[in-house]
Amino acid sequence: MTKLSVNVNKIATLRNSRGADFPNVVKVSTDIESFGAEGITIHPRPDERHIRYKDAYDLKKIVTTEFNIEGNPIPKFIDLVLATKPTQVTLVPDAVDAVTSNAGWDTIKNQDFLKEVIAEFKANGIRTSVFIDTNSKLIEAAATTGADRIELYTEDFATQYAKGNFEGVKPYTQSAVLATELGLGINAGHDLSLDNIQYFTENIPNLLEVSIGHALIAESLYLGLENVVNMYKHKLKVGNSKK
Ligand SMILES: CC(=O)[C@@H](O)[C@H](O)COP(=O)(O)O
Ligand SMILES: NCC(=O)COP(=O)(O)O
Repeated sequence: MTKLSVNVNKIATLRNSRGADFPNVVKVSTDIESFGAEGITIHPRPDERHIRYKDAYDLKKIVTTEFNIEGNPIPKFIDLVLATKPTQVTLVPDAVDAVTSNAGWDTIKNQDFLKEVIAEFKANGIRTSVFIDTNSKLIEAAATTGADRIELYTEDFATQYAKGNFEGVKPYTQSAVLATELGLGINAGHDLSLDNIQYFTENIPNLLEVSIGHALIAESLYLGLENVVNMYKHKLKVGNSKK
């Protein structure tokens, strides 16, 4: 069964927008786990614009499911991961100024570097995953880095699916078949949503985990809005009736 790991970056974005501690990332993560999620994902970025490095330490203390930290393995990220020892580290080659992750690794060019950092994480008992595009040569090279898993970068699938091009899943199916042959576990993420997740899952063999943040939080707002607007209306009515 594919595990759902909820990315809580957007909870931190909302928190940071007011400078206080609401919503509280730890409390929300605990609740997300109690609602049934099988993992919590964070992607601290060097400018700490959403998740702060301190959040990683706070979450490590309370996450009881799988804790997945994603990011570019620059020295301070490596130190953070080694200090917090999450269940899994997902290596993502994102530029410091990237708005969001926008490419997978060139596992051929970065083979030696990846081998080195992956060996260090594995020696510390941390499962490793490499964020990657659907390119067979790059997936073959991911296998020789020593990584336990790959995370398929699903933005292109999501874009094609939204346009009604359901064939867009094919390279992902082929990549999953190849990764399985190579002994790699398969994760996936980026722009997965309530619209596309079922179709993606149906078409990807051996899909171990999806990490979902942006759409899941946006969908939660939409699906909760009616309820919350009515709760405010009710409070206003009761407050006025007590004057
Ligand atoms: C690795 C990946 O796919 C990203 O989606 C990411 O983890 C989300 O990062 P942001 O929340 O900073 O866009
Ligand atoms: N690894 C992908 C992730 O954690 C969340 O990506 P998104 O759902 O915010 O696009």
